[in-house]
Amino acid sequence: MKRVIVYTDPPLLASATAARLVTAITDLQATQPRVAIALTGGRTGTAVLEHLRVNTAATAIDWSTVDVFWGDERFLPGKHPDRNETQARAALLDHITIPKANIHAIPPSDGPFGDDPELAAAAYAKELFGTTLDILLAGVGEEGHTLSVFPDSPAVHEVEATVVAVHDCPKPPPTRISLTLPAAREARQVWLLTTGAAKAEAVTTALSGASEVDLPAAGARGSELTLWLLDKAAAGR
Ligand SMILES: O=C1O[C@H](COP(=O)(O)O)[C@@H](O)[C@H](O)[C@H]1O
Repeated sequence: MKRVIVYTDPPLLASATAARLVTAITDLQATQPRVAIALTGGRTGTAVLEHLRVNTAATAIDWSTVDVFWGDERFLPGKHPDRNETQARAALLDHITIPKANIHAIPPSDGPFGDDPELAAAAYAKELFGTTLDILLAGVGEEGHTLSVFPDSPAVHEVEATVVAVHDCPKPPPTRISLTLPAAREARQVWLLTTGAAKAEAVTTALSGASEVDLPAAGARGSELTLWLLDKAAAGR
């Protein structure tokens, strides 16, 4: 099932998505022992986490049974301010009571696998192995990328690996680690979040049946639900 939900502006989208996450996670916790979510970076994804931090209903989430993954990461040293992990920690994860072992960060370029993104990607594939993501949050770029899968790049043609190293990205930094689209489609729910008029062309093209090679966001679907969460400007076309 695919649904498109349009909010007036980015702050409303961020607060409503945080509230939606609270409901989704607590509903899942009522029926299953653990919940696995994957975070996204970028302005919209980080704003959602900031809203989750201050949402009083979020105190109902039992973080001890939530596993936190990422859909993609900028391959930079640990604690680098541009890492999606660093931003998610500052926005939310450093402010909640969650066991360290529940946070499954994508290895940094100065981590145990060194400055080798292929090794880091293989390690993350192992980390993810056996987990079905309940909710995968993903952003959308102006040129239609989602996760760190860019149009007509090697990553968009990947059909076997669940996680790949991505080189020469048009958006900095040039080296990233990303889930592939087939891996994204294993998630139960995929929530695509984006705001702003600059994203409107990509959104309308993705929703009009574009090929995922040309517009990777068109290929990010959940096995149960795909939610496009937009502001008016991103939905403007
Ligand atoms: O670089 C990235 O950007 C996208 C979208 O970011 P936004 O600022 O346009 O919302 C994000 O989804 C991705 O995780 C991140 O690595």
